[in-house]
Amino acid sequence: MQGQAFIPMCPMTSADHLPLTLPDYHARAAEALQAEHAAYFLSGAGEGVTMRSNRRDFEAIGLRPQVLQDLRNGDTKLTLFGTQMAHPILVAPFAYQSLLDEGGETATAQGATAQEALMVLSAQSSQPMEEVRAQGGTCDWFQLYWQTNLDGTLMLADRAAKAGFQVLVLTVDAPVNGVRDDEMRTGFVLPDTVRPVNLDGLPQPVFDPLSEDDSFLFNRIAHVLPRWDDLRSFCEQSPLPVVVKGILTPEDATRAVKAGAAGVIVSNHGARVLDGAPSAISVLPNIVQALDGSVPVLMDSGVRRGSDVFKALALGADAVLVGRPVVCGLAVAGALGVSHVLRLLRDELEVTMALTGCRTLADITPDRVIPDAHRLT
Ligand SMILES: Cc1cc2nc3c(=O)[nH]c(=O)nc-3n(C[C@H](O)[C@H](O)[C@H](O)COP(=O)(O)O)c2cc1C
Ligand SMILES: CC(C)CC(=O)C(=O)O
Repeated sequence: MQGQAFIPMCPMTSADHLPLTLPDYHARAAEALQAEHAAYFLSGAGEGVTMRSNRRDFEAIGLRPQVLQDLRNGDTKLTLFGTQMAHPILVAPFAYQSLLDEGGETATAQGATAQEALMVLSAQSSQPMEEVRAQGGTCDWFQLYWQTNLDGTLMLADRAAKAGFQVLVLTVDAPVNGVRDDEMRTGFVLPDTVRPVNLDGLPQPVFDPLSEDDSFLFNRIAHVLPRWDDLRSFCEQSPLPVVVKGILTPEDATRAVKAGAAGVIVSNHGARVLDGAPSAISVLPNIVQALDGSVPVLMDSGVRRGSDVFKALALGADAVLVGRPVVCGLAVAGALGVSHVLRLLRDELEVTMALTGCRTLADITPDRVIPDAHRLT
């Protein structure tokens, strides 16, 4: 290995109690978590068809090496919504983090901050948003669902703005829960000690007593589910820019931007909602093309390696979010684990950039990847 310049490995990797790779974190978390918690955090909807596509479609994309490029003064910096970021890897919003580590969302925020990774806090967090913000650091975006009506949703948004969050993420892909076979098999329920504390005092959905046909599952709640006009009103009245999360088609992406979205997140919710939905990476290029640079496009679902981050950027994403890798880091080693998995992803991205001859993110262009590597010789 003499003479080989390698990205400096982070000092934490020498701590022998920590897993060495992301797959090892996943294996350790799966082993350590109670079966019903593993089902909630790690599995997906139905039989896992979309879960498998999320990985398979990343794996099918090849990388085109490029040698002898000038790699001096490289970096992974970018600016999103006016904020300078050290790299394009964000922590995805995920609920009930105190089930994984007693430090909960605060521990995740500490780990993310150590790696200069922007964190999106879920409204369904197990700790109050103000408490997580009070740590300082990089937990700057807040994710919420529609809260029964516009007033309830704005109440939550205003509170987040007051707490100092800078961007809101409105998730639109889960008006009802997905069918999650593994959760049903293991009987996952929240314990009394963990609950979505931020939602206290907000309007709760009232089942429609006038609904004529109760035999059809969502008839009784459809009147409190958001529609396009609601998104438009929310974007107009929101105190902060609204990024819409959970978009999988160019039509919906275009419509979201017309309704006032400041950005979109191409996502299938980590394969947790509609089993059979396409992988996010497979639909990304068409959405990027349809939006034509009008707003930032982020993506998540299935990112497991730094090379996946690279592939998503090459196909037009401005940044990516990671869910399960952070789940596993938190479950295995709290804040340190979160920081370590993010560091591993950063290192892998930097290595991939070096080996494909990309000095900065701007160099990661579509010609650096082979969309369907199996078909090319
Ligand atoms: C346990 C768990 C809980 C989640 N909770 C939320 C949530 O509260 N709000 C939301 O928008 N997305 C939620 N997500 C989806 C993530 O934000 C993200 O879209 C997904 O995890 C990305 O896929 P990945 O896990 O393959 O990286 C959750 C994901 C997991 C695994
Ligand atoms: C509390 C849930 C709605 C959080 C979520 O989005 C999920 O479990 O995927």
